[in-house]
Parts: sequence; structure tokens; C-alpha cells
Amino acid sequence: MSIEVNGIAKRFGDFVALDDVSVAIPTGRLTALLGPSGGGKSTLLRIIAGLESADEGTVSIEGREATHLPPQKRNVGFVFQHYAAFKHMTVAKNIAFGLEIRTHGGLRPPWASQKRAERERIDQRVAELLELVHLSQFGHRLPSQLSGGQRQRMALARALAVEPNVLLLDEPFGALDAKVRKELRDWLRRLHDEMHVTTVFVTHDQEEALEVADEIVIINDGRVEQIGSPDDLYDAPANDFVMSFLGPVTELEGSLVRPHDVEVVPVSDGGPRGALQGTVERVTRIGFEVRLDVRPDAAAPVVQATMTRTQARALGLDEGERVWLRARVDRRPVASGGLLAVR
Ligand SMILES: Nc1ncnc2c1ncn2[C@@H]1O[C@H](COP(=O)(O)OP(=O)(O)OP(=O)(O)O)[C@@H](O)[C@H]1O
Repeated sequence: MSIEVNGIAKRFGDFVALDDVSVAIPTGRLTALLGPSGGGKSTLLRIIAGLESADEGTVSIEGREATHLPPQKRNVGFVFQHYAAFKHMTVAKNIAFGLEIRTHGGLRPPWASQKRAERERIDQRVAELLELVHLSQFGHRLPSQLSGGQRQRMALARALAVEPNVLLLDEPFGALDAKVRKELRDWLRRLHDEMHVTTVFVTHDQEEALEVADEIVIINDGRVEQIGSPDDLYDAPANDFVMSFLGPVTELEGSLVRPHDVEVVPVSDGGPRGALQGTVERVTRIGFEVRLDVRPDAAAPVVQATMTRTQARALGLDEGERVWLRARVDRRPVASGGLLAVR
């Protein structure tokens, strides 16, 4: 394991931000800390980085006890949502900064020949990093002359420059628009496949986590709800919270089910007897998908079902149509009160 967090507790005054959190993050993987706003994701990441200290518990990085180590001794790279670049330095200089500090602590080496050799080594490394983040032609620009997405890639290059054991990213694409976010997400996955640096990133975006991460840690209200691969979590959620957080859910005969797992058959077609009967109240077309709101005859909440346009057309489904409803898969009993069901 690359990072082991054990029994971490963190309070801000009376407020419990993290409560007995234990997580083991495997080496070389891309792990997402996912959960709703205020759940404690950033606090956990900052404790791993050493930017915040825990009230209880331990952190070890690459097998080394790190609970009381300062951030600069942990060999971690860090990227925030809003990256603070040195505005007056070029992109290349920004990336070189960490390398220069590391090699000679900011002091000039005494001999001219030494200085030249070192300069060449750093320049070469910066050129490699610029290529890695696809910014080769932008090295001479100032950060203000880059787009938001390019700036975040520069931030990643800077974090990677010192060859960290672990890369920690706090909503790295959070401030960007949806299209750029999506591009950077694909790019991060490819970059990770090339580099295999153990990476932990915070996100509140389910799709981002499901698409990019090898492992997902779901954090809510200062606690870990579940840890697993995207498939594990999606197919076998540990509880209603995880199920509802990872995708849409609807209530069908007292159980939670995903709308695309609701089978809808017109009553006129015979249909699966014994299922719930209802009337299609609304048909909404969203891109290739069709969403149906069906009001059951029995006193029960409206059921949502989704299917492709082709399926909807083949079934001839329209508003006012009488239909049978049935779940295609096992369902989860609804938590008391059914608060998580879509109504
Ligand atoms: N320095 C602080 N002082 C007081 N409260 C804090 C401090 N830092 C965080 N908190 C509180 O701790 C809780 C967890 O915050 P944290 O930033 O870890 O959540 P998060 O899951 O990362 O949320 P978001 O997605 O909104 O960033 C929040 O309720 C926040 O208000």
C-alpha cells in the first residue's frame, strides 16, 4: 500500500470533520475521494499532504510513518483547484522552480561549469515535462496567457517535476467548464497510465470518479461509506446513500432501483402479469435517452424509467399509455421514510 490512513479524527472546534477514517490506498493506482460537499474529502487529502494535522490517528506514506512529518518531507506533489502560479515567470520557469529549489536550495552553485551542467539538466527535464502535459509550444508564455485547462496541466507538470511518490489533486478541474473538464479527465487517465504515480484526487462529481478512477473512496459526513472499484460501488452499493449518490434512483414497490433497470411494457401488449400497473404521465427526451414518469394505480410515488429512443419507439410509449412496471434486477429496500426515492 502506498498510503495508509488509520483511525483519523479531525475536529474544527465542536465540529467533527473526520470521524475514525481508515483508508489504504494502493501503489500506482488512481484513487478518487468522492462525496458531497462538506463531507471531509479535502480535509483528508490535506492531512495526507501534511497541510493539516489530525487530532487522532496515523498516516504512513510508502511504508514510512508520516503523521508528524512536515509537507516538504513527505515527497508528495499537490495541485489545487485554483492553481497559484508565479505570474511574472514563464510556464517553463514555473515548472523549473521546484527543481531549482531542490538542487541548490535557491543558492547559485559556485562554479560556472557546474552551473551550466545543472542548467542543462533542468532545461531538459522541463522540456520532458512540457511534452508530457502537451504544452511544449507554450513554455515561453506567461501563465496569464494560458487557458484554464492549460494552466491546470502546467500545475500538474510542476507537481510532477520533483518526482513525488504520491500526487494529491484537490478538485483539479473543478473551476473549468464541462467540456474542458471532460477533456482533462481523459487526459489525466492517459497520463496516469503512462506514469503510474500513485494519485489521489478529490471530486464531488460522480461521473468523473466513475470514469477515471481505479478505486473510489466514498466519504460522507466525515465517515467512509464504502471503498471499491467503480463497478463494485455501482453494482453492489453498501447502502442507500452510496446507491443514490452514484446515479439516479427511483422507488418501485418499496425498493430502490435504477431508472434504467425499470422494465416498462404496454398493458395492451399483455405484459408481465403481477407487476405494478400505472399510467405514463410524462415523456421527456434527453439526447438519445427517453425518460418516462409513470404514476402507479396504487398509492405510491411516481416511478421513473429510462430507455433509449429506439426502445421507446418500438414500444410505442406515449403520455396516457397504460403500462406494467417491473424491476429487471434485485432491488434494495428503501431506507425508512423512503427519503432517497425520486418522486
Ligand atoms: N479550517 C477550518 N475551520 C473550520 N471548519 C473547517 C475548516 N476546514 C474545513 N472545515 C469544515 O469541515 C467540513 C469538511 O470540509 P472539507 O473541505 O474537507 O469538505 P469537502 O468534502 O472537501 O467539501 P467540498 O467538496 O465542498 O470541498 C466542512 O463542513 C467545512 O466547513
